[in-house]
Amino acid sequence: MSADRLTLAVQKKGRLFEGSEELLKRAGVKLAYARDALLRRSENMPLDIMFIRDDDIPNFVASGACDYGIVGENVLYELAERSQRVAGLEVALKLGFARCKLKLAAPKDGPIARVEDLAGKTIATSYPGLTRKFLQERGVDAEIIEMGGSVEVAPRMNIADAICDLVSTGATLEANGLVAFETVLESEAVLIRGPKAAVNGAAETAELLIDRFQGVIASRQTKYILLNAPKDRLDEIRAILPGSDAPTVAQIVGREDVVAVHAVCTEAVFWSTLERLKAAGARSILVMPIEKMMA
Ligand SMILES: Nc1ncnc2c1ncn2[C@@H]1O[C@H](COP(=O)(O)OP(=O)(O)OP(=O)(O)O)[C@@H](O)[C@H]1O
Ligand SMILES: O=P(O)(O)OC[C@H]1O[C@H](OP(=O)(O)OP(=O)(O)O)[C@H](O)[C@@H]1O
Ligand SMILES: [Mg+2]
Repeated sequence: MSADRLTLAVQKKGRLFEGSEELLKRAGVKLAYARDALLRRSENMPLDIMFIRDDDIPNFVASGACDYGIVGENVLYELAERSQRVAGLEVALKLGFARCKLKLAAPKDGPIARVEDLAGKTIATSYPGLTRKFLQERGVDAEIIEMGGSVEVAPRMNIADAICDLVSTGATLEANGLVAFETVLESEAVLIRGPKAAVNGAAETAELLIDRFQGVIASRQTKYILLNAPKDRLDEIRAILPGSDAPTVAQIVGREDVVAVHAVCTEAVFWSTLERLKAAGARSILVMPIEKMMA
């Protein structure tokens, strides 16, 4: 791989792909068309994207085959349990998508309801390293049964007494009659940096890309709010606006009693926020997404 081009490993398809693709697109990266290619070049940056399975991403980055990678913390820390090189990888940025939790769960109304109840039992998981470490820390001795997927069926099939698997909405657990009782790890997608990335000729590209990623992440829940407010209730209305410290307040032509308020809100703006603003006298409330941000 050319030393002055940056290489980034991304999941080829699956739950990380969509978020990674959206992040790159919003950061202004244009990829040359190449159907089913393992490696795609960017048209407008010295950047190559390598599309591989997510389990391979930490090793590709740790070995220097790629400078950076986008992977779930669950996979990163599981592989770190098995490899010193992966354990030494640096998390450059948390990316805020593919959020899920690694949880211990057992059949509803069964004998296992706490970590201590797992003593002498069997636990099915695709995360043996993280599960073992967690049990050791809690001083519980249980047998781990490694499975590649469909872990939730293990108790029903009498393969294991409990499971340790990823949970997002909880629908899969519920469909299999399982109840979670402990969180082993909270996970989201992260950008990992390899050992050679800093000395690579493309380190400048990496810096620019990380800056842009930060801008995309910051703009995700940041909104631009416009509203008209009665002058005498301005303080009350400002206090409701989530995470906005310096709104612009402007006169409205022909109206002495009302002002226009423009604010950048860095926290989520819910329907309930709008209802509170309306109750405080705000009118013509507009909430708009912010496409790009740079401090
Ligand atoms: N239900 C979920 N909700 C949100 N994020 C999830 C969920 N399940 C998994 N993830 C995250 O997405 C990552 C990729 O999940 P996916 O199911 O696509 O992996 P995979 O089947 O191992 O893919 P691959 O073929 O690349 O090995 C997981 O490692 C985790 O970080
Ligand atoms: O709490 P939920 O929202 O139901 O999500 C949890 C499920 O999602 C993941 O599997 P996925 O659907 O990616 O299938 P896989 O195990 O075949 O990768 C995970 O392994 C769980 O089984
Ligand atoms: Mg995988």
